[in-house]
Amino acid sequence: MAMAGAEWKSLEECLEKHLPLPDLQEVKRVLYGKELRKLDLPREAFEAASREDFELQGYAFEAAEEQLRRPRIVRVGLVQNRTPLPADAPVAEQVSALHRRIKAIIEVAAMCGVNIICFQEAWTMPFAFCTREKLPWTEFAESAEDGPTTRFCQKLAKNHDMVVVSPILERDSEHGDVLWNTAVVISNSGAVLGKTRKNHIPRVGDFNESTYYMEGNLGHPVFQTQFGRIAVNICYGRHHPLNWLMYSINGAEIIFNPSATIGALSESLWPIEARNAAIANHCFTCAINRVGTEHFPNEFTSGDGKKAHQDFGYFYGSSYVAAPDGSRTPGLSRSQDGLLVAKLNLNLCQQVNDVWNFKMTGRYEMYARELAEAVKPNYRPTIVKE
Ligand SMILES: NC(=O)NCCC(=O)O
Repeated sequence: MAMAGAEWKSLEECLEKHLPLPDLQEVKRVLYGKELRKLDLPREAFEAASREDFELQGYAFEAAEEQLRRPRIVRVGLVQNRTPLPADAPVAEQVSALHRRIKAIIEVAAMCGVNIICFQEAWTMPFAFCTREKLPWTEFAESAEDGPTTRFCQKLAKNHDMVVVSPILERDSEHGDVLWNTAVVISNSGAVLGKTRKNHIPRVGDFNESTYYMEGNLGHPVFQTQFGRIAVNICYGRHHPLNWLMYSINGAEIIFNPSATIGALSESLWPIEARNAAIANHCFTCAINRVGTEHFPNEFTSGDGKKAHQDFGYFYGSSYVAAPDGSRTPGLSRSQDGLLVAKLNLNLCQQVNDVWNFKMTGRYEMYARELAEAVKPNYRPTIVKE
């Protein structure tokens, strides 16, 4: 089936162009849930975004007023971007160009009052894991604790009083130089709060990531920040409902999902999965995808008998935020770098929990018991036969 590239800007633009207003309102109600207010972001922020050639959108999720709790307001920023230099440019130049790009975007995020910002998966590099080649791609790996990218993000975090979630390719020199797909969480004080690793590694299509790193070994940590409790479910983890669940069980109020995924594989799943996780877990979710087509110097095959090629396919952007009540922002564009700012009231998590009670009705003990049996080698599925 044909798949649109950059020329098809977004589902939202298409609906707005073609639907008469009354139909558009109903379609939006069904597809996006409760209508969100557009955020009144500063004019200078829009000017800077336009000068730097990226899209800026802002939305507010409201919650009911409560008598005993004050609103718990936090602004999150989601960043999606192309790789500015070609994949065959020198490694250090590619990393510097990405640092410069993110610095320009985070400055606009600061103007918009963003408290927590998250970048896309493996943001300091092209998503080269399709190639199965080691060099030069493993050279992009850095220490999560004190690598150049973490030091760069620490400065940004401190300067802008912003929590920074920085997904990188990690080299852990304390443990045999092993590589991981990691997100570093940097506090707004500038200190490294901790790190979390991708728990589920894809073995689908050209996503040959298992050539480079193993499934994460850090479980489901949740980070207490000044602005709320956050977790990071990296890319392919979004297909695993139990992965979302465990972050939620550990108390996450916002779960970021930095991703790298292509239209031919996942575009129809994209609007559903993170949004469903927000609903099922009474939390906010933030789905982020990179943009564009990245060309690699050498051809590789997909093991499907088709011709060798030099790119992964089209990364379709479309980053969005979903709320526990099922409402969601429109997506950023499929074709342009962008910053999505969302103002959240974290009180909404408990309010929706009290209405729908998924935590109360969850039957976790029964699942835990049954799963503990199901993973045993001698397990026989419970099938009742005549
Ligand atoms: N980066 C990554 O895990 N991609 C896998 C494909 C997908 O999850 O859509």
